[in-house]
Amino acid sequence: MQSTYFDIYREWQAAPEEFWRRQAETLHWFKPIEKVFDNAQGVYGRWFVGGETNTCYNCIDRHVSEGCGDQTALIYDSAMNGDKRKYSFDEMLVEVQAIAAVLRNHGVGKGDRVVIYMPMVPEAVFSMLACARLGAVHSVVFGGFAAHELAARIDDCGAKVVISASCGLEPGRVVAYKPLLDHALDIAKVKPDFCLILQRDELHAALRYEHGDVDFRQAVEIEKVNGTVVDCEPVTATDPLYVLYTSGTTGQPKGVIRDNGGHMVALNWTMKNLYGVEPGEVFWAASDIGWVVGHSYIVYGPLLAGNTTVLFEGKPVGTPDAGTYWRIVSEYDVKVLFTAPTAFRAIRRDDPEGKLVETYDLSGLRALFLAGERADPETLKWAEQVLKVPVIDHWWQTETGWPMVGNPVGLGLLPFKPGSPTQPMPGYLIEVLDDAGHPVPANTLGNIVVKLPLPPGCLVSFWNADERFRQGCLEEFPGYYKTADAGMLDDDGYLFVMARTDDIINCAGHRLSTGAMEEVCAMHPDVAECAVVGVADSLKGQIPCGFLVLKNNVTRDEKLIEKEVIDLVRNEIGPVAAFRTVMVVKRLPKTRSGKILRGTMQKIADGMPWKMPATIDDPVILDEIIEILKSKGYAKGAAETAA
Ligand SMILES: CCC(=O)SCCNC(=O)CCNC(=O)[C@H](O)C(C)(C)COP(=O)(O)OP(=O)(O)OC[C@H]1O[C@@H](n2cnc3c(N)ncnc32)[C@H](O)[C@@H]1OP(=O)(O)O
Repeated sequence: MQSTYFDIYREWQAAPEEFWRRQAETLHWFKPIEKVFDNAQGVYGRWFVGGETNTCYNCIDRHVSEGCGDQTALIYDSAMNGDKRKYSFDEMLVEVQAIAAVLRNHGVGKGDRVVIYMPMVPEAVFSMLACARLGAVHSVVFGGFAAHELAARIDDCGAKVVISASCGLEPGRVVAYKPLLDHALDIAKVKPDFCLILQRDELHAALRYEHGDVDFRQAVEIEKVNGTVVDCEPVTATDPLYVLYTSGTTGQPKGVIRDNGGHMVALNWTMKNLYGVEPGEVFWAASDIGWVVGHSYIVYGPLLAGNTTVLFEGKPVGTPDAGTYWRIVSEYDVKVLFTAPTAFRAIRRDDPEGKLVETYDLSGLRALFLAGERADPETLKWAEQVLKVPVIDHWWQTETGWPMVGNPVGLGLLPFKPGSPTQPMPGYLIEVLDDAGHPVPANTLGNIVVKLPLPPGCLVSFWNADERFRQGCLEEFPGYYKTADAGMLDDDGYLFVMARTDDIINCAGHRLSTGAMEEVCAMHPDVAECAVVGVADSLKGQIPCGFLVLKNNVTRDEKLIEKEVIDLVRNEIGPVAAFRTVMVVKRLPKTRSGKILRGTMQKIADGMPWKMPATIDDPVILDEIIEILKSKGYAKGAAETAA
């Protein structure tokens, strides 16, 4: 009889190391593991100590050596320019070795950091794998970030190389990447040795050969013609595979470190057990390689498990219509689709009755997984109605790298509860604690934490910042990892995730720091002080909303200043910040100790019930805020609900 979720979870709980040792045995190791978990190493311990492996080997060479070389590994489909390509594992091996050869020729080796700032093209995936092949550490930067954010990442990881492209393709515009990269390199303190630039047909970039630019295609083609072989470099399980930066509570992003061994073992487990896909089947994560979903479920997870992965360049709507996702699912016989709720809200807005769904054969699709932001029940219900497959919300973070809580298709679906991503996956013991660190009773709101040690595949630390990791994630609740999400567990152990406990907002599935936006707003010469809060948005879930207090002597047009601040955020952080709502106010509401009442402002803006904080310095300021919010279409009903 097949094991159920409860059997597997109990099995893990009874003998966690034995459980993970068995999972590790399904992958290839150059040197066996000496100790499954060593709590004396790293910040909270390390997995698979002494073992030597290579993630690229396990993603490609292993399948080739097992006779699956001609199976399709990657399907590329660009709804932006119509480009469609398929690569088998054999072909992928050629591409990856050629890029690895170019990197190696330029002195890149084990432990060197390579920043990848690329659009959704196969060469981006191959570049990630080429780094893994050499034991180099990649750091992918999302294309929607501007030069300043790119420079911060180049500096923080100490990049030896940047791999980029001439442009990205967004609806209605070609985004020139090269000027952004050049500007980033001009302001970065760290100067990489060279940049490998992929020229795309839509826009050719002017290469700065004197600064070490190398034409990607030309260099790679030479290695392909020469048939250069680059063997996989054995790395220890604990060596870093990648650094992925995520928003922190300040403008300085946190570099999440993922190791080689734990990462591949955990992701490989999820493909069959959680997502329910078998080797050879097509899995599509409609996200971007710049996010953790892209790392885990466009690149590494499916390839490790021998699935065919889909790399899609386009949007859920407008490229050309709300049927694009269904075209991809039917054209490539996608078995499981993973995307963010925002994508479905956009599709539903454009095709409310799901008419376009009916024009495609979606009979192969078995499940839809949603993550990245709260899945509102309305969207979930709609997706279920039109797709007629289970729609599964699941919950995880950039830090964890793979789902903490979900409903495991491969182990037999558990009953659904609306609003809950269901049960913890093996490896995660989830608890809810009050602010003093005591467990709260079932159905009581509190801080969601994970008992240490974190399972394989989770972050091992922040890049060059162990202390920041300890302080930010481990110190507040000793013995636990703090998720910074608030929620509750019900009597059946189902988790309900309600809100963030810090200043991170989730806009269209993108995790953004309002603190970072405030830092940029404050750079404007006319701004004395400011606050940015996330307000509810029917499409993107949340959008940032900025409140600006101008300096006393400023007489310039307020509208002009608002526009300048919007442009500043777009130029400093990038379009991904979706920073479009900003208002000049006379004063900001504060406590007597000077803390800005952001939470109260957010509740008022969203028209939620709110209470006058007992510690407020001047209650009249909230009336001023309500007035201006109302004039902009927010705070509907706010005054009526005031207590
Ligand atoms: C579970 C662990 C995690 O949470 S990992 C994170 C998971 N999140 C995701 O997968 C993200 C899901 N969201 C999306 O894929 C997109 O938001 C979707 C739904 C496709 C909508 O895209 P779009 O219409 O572009 O809206 P947006 O809010 O993402 O974009 C805002 C502005 O940024 C731009 N942008 C976006 N991507 C890029 C890019 N790669 N290069 C350059 N620019 C980019 C967009 O064009 C947009 O610009 P504009 O403001 O319209 O001028």
